[in-house]
Amino acid sequence: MNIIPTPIHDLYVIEPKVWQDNRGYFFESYNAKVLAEAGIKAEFVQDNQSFSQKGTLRGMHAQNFPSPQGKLVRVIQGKVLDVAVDIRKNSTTYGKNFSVELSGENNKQLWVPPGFLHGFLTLEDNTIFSYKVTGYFDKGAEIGVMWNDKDLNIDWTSHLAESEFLLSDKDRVLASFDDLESPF
Ligand SMILES: Cc1cn([C@H]2C[C@H](O)[C@@H](COP(=O)(O)OP(=O)(O)O[C@H]3O[C@@H](C)C(=O)[C@@H](O)[C@H]3O)O2)c(=O)[nH]c1=O
Repeated sequence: MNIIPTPIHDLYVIEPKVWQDNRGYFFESYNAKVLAEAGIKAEFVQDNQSFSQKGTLRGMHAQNFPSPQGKLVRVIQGKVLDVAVDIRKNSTTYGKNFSVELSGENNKQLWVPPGFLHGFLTLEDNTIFSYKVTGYFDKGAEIGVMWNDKDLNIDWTSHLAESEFLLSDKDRVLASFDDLESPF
C-alpha cells in the first residue's frame, strides 16, 4: 500500500498493492496500521456507497461541527474525477483544490481529512462509489459550496461537457465559497 502526499497538506492518495493470479485479484482496501504509520489516524464509524450514471456531479460537501467527517473514498466500479478543497482557515493551502481519477481499475483511494469540501464527477455509467467516514451522518450539520464556484475554480469540464452534468436539487443551490463561513 503506497501512501502518497499531495500538494495539499494532510490530503493523501492511497494505492493498494494488488495481487493478481489466475483466479483474479486480491487487495487490502483498508489497513488501519499502515494508515496510522503514515499519520492518518482515523476511526471510522460509517461506510457509505452510491451508484451513479455518467455525468453525475455530487458536491461540494462537508459536515460542520459537532459532526465533522474525514472520508476515505474509492471507486469499486466505473470511474470518477474526485475533488477535495481545503477549507481550514489556518492552512497554507486554504481554498486550494486537488483532483484525482479514482476507478475500479486503478483502485486508488483518497483520504480527505475533516476540514475539506469533497465532491466527484462520474466519468462512466454504473459507477459505484464507496467510502468510510469518521463521523455519523448529521443532516443539520451539512454545509456545501457550488461545484462551479468561481473562487474554487475546479477544472471539471476538461473531463466531460457541462451539458452532461446531473446534479441533485440540493447541489444546485449551495453557497458560494465567499459566503461560506468556514467553521474549520
Ligand atoms: C450522506 C448521507 C445521506 N443520507 C441520505 C440523505 C438523503 O436522503 C440521501 C441522499 O443524500 P445526498 O443527496 O446528500 O447524497 P450525496 O449527494 O451523494 O452526498 C454525499 O456526497 C459526497 C460528495 C460526499 O462527500 C458525502 O459525504 C455526501 O455528502 O441519503 C444518509 O442517510 N446518510 C448519509 O450519510
